[in-house]
Amino acid sequence: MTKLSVNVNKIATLRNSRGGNVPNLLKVAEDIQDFGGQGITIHPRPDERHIKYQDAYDLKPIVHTEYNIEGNPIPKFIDLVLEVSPTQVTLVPDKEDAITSNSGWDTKKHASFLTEVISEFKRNNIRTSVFVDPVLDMIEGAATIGTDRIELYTEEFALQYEKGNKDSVKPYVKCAELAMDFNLGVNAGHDLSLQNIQFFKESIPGLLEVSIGHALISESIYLGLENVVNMYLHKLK
Ligand SMILES: CC(=O)[C@@H](O)[C@H](O)COP(=O)(O)O
Ligand SMILES: NCC(=O)COP(=O)(O)O
Repeated sequence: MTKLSVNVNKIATLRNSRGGNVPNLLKVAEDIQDFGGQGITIHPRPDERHIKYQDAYDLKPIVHTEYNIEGNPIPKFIDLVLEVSPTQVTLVPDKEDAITSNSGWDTKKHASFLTEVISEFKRNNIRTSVFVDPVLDMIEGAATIGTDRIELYTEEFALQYEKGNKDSVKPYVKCAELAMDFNLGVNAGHDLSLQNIQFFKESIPGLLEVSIGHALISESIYLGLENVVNMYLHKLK
């Protein structure tokens, strides 16, 4: 079964735009889980442009499904994750000024750093995932650093799928197959949407989790959050 983890960054973006607490991030996270969402994902960035570090603490008692915290493992992020102790941490090599995540790890070049960070999270019983481009060499590298899972970075697939290029899923299929050969769990995320999710899910073997935020929250403006969550769940069946 592929779990739907809803990234609520953009709820925090809207909340922060007025400086108050509307929409209430905690209530939205509760409701998403009541609607059937199987996880909540946040990506606290160093500039706290949307998710604030305090949100990560506040969400902990609210998230009774799977709690996934994504980010670049700078010391402040590592300390936050160890204190909050989510279900899963997803390591993303984002630069501080990146407008959004735009690349996966070079798991070979950064193998010793990633191995050290991953072992600390695993010692604290936090499942680990590493954000990677759909490149076989990077899956091979991921197999050497002790991570539980990889997260396939799906922006290029989404871009090409929108242009009608369904063959763009092929590198992801090959990477998922290789990851499974290495006993790595397979997650995926970034720019997945109602338009592309069913084809992606049906193409990828062993897909354990998709984390979806920007499109899902945008689609909810027109279709309603409960309806959209259930549309994704239906497409992920
Ligand atoms: C790693 C990933 O793809 C998501 O966490 C994405 O980075 C969302 O971040 P923003 O909501 O800041 O675009
Ligand atoms: N890991 C991907 C994620 O959490 C959400 O990415 P997006 O759907 O906001 O592009």
